[in-house]
Amino acid sequence: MSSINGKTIWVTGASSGIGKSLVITLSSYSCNLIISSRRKDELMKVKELCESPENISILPLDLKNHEEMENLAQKAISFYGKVDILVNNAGISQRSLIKDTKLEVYEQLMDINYLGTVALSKAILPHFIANKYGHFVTVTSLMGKFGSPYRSGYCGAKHALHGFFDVMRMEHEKDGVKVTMVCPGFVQTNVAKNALTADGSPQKDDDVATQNGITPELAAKKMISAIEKDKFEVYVGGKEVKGVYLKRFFPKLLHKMVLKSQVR
Ligand SMILES: NC(=O)c1ccc[n+]([C@@H]2O[C@H](COP(=O)([O-])OP(=O)(O)OC[C@H]3O[C@@H](n4cnc5c(N)ncnc54)[C@H](O)[C@@H]3O)[C@@H](O)[C@H]2O)c1
Repeated sequence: MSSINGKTIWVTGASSGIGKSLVITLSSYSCNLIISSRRKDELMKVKELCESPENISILPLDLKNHEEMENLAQKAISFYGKVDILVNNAGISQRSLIKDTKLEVYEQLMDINYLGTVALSKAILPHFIANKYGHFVTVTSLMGKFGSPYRSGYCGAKHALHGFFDVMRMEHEKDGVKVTMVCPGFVQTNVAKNALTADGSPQKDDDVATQNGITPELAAKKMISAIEKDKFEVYVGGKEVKGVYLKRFFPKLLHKMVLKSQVR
């Protein structure tokens, strides 16, 4: 029997891509789901696609609004009396060179990807501690493990999440709190289209590498398997995941390979 059964799982970024596939896949388990992102109408469409819509509650949130996270956490708990797993999946990417990128774009990437995730996680933490159980599942990226041009602010924010959640795991393991970091490579979603460019406007076009990535359905399955196994960290993608090991053992080789690959 899966450890997912009986759990209440709160998924952010549930309106599209990886989050949407995760919610649809999880809805075939015997669990309650709370689904969040900015647009309620998009979340309602996702709910309609799910196997057990009666077990799904919608809770719109914008990760930019850090001060709202405590109220939102209380609302999330009120739906089913508890939250067992928070999947911090919502995020936004970047496609612009450092020399061209406005500081405001870095602020936005940190506000959403890092501080928004930290604010939401801190808001649910007292509940996890009180319940002596809670699982943070945070979606970063392979860009949280090594860098690639055009993604300086995104890499910074995703690397920062690894630092924060390493400490979360150490400080709260004694309280029954678990942490799983999910690092996708290329997954076929709108992430490149939504990525911020030098002036903060979305790129709108897709990247070839993203188009050729794994499906969000496969990414969702691998995430669920990692959650069930209480993994500390999982790499989800194609051959690009080898970059993590190259970074550790042959950093100069990885540097040359990333530059040669000219991935945008
Ligand atoms: N697709 C990839 O190739 C890839 C690779 C590495 C990491 N990731 C990560 O996976 C996660 C999901 O991205 P995706 O690929 O499904 O892209 P996506 O653009 O399809 O989905 C992103 C989700 O985050 C939500 N979101 C964005 N800004 C938000 C905000 N301010 N407040 C609340 N929600 C917000 C969006 O509404 C959407 O639901 C992100 O954290 C992303 O960085 C994706």
